[in-house]
Amino acid sequence: MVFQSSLKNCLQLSCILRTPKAGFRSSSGGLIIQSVSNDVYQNLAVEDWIHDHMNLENRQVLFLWRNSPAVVIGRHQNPWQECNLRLLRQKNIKLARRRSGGGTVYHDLGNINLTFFTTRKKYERMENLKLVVKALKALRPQLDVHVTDRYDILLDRQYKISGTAAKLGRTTAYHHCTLLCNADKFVLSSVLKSPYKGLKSNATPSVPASVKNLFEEDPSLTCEMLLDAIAEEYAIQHQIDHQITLINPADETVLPGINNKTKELQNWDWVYGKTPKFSVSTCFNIAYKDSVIDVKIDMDVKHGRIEGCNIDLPDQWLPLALCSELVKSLTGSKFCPNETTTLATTLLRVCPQDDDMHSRWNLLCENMIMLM
Ligand SMILES: Nc1ncnc2c1ncn2[C@@H]1O[C@H](COP(=O)(O)OC(=O)CCCC[C@@H]2CCSS2)[C@@H](O)[C@H]1O
Repeated sequence: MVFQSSLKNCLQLSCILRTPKAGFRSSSGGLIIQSVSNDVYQNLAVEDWIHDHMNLENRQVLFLWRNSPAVVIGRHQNPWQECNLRLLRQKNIKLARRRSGGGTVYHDLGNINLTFFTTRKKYERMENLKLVVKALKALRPQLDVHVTDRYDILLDRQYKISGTAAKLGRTTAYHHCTLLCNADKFVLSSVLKSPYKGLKSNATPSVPASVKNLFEEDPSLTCEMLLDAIAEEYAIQHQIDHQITLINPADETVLPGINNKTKELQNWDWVYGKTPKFSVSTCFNIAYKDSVIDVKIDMDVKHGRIEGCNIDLPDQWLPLALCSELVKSLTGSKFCPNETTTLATTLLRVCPQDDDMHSRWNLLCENMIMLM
């Protein structure tokens, strides 16, 4: 039953989307769509698709979506500076770079995302956020929620429950925001901590805040209730049916070209390679046999690739020639543990057949990889 109605709605949407200038009078004013996917890349691709293909002149669109665990960085941010990439890999949490600016947020199924699409002229973040606040108040009048001048929504005057970002195109625009209902706050705070100390960059830094889930204020609230309340308020304000059209972001028949957009968003060159140039200066100790040596590393990273590298360690510990080989092959390679592991393994073959040397080499490379 649910499947049938969603399919029907998608076909209807397809018709609307494919005839962008047709101006369907029946649904002019607004359209509410919800993704059936929890994949962050697919959902960000839907945003791109609507932004690139839909005529928003006579119809504004509200897109509702939720993701399985993911960290979403802003367009001009540095993931090494914003989060703990090793923890992300360990916990299987995806990392995505969105097209809009602003800071880094954590998503899971306890977090709702709302995207308000309009023409560039009608783009109005404050109005959208007031709509969300109104929906929350309609659901639970006792909630103390308000919008700040930086477009966060705060609960009880101090806890952030929603963060905002936006993308302004030539003719169309979108404003998207999060809403924390019941996200894992422990994971949120642990993944949004960078282990780096000596990282220098001009990338946009995030603005950390104390966050709270709406569920903590009222345990009877669920994401579904919040989504419904927001859709209801949007429908009232746009004088449209309170009907949510389900959309499958993998369906090329409805959204032609969407899968390429998804792939682009998953690509290393987009997620990491778009990072503004940065440098890392750090040191670590290697304990080997009875001694501990100090290693100092300096690296310049451009487009996510090592542009310059200096490894400073005692001469007698590793032959200078070997160290230069490492520097040489690191230069131009991705600042990424997988690539460095491959490179270190390849280089090991040119290393003298000496167990002691191999152990030292492995220790140095392991520590270098840990930095990435
Ligand atoms: N899910 C979520 N919601 C609200 N606030 C969060 C969330 N995750 C983390 N944070 C807090 O916000 C700051 C970063 O705040 P900052 O103001 O720097 O950045 C933002 O708010 C960006 C919002 C982007 C919204 C998009 C909508 C769809 S895709 S992502 C972070 O350090 C945490 O303290």
